[in-house]
Amino acid sequence: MNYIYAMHRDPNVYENPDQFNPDRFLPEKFGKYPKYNYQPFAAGNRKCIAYKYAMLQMKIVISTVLRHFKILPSPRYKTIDDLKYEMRVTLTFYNGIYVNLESRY
Ligand code: HEM
Repeated sequence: MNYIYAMHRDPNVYENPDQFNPDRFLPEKFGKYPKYNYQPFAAGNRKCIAYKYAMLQMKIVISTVLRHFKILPSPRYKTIDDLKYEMRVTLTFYNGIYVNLESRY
């Protein structure tokens, strides 16, 4: 199995890999990365069988939540370094992750 965490933080491929930068997924940028350097669902014959389902489900959940709530940072975390995570097959947060929700209505 590939070490996905290291692959996704390779500074030879991704500029400032630890920075949260959704723009790196814009089509004009994303197409320029080497084909197998982005593998959230692994790759090849043993790739996640549910990747399309997972992507669809995430879009539905996120768009449903965002229609009803603003997601705000929790005061529990002073800086992003207070969020402790570990790499299993995918990234996992110790003790979950807290946010504040503000109703849009
Ligand atoms: C964001 C959600 C998900 C991520 C990031 C993810 C990621 C992965 C990864 C990285 C692998 C390869 C593991 C390895 O090489 O040992 C994998 C395999 C697998 N995933 Fe997912 N997965 C997700 C959701 C799901 C869901 C929702 C299902 C089922 C409903 C699922 C079913 C499977 C199965 C059965 C395999 C094994 C495939 C095989 O070995 O041939 N995954 N997944």
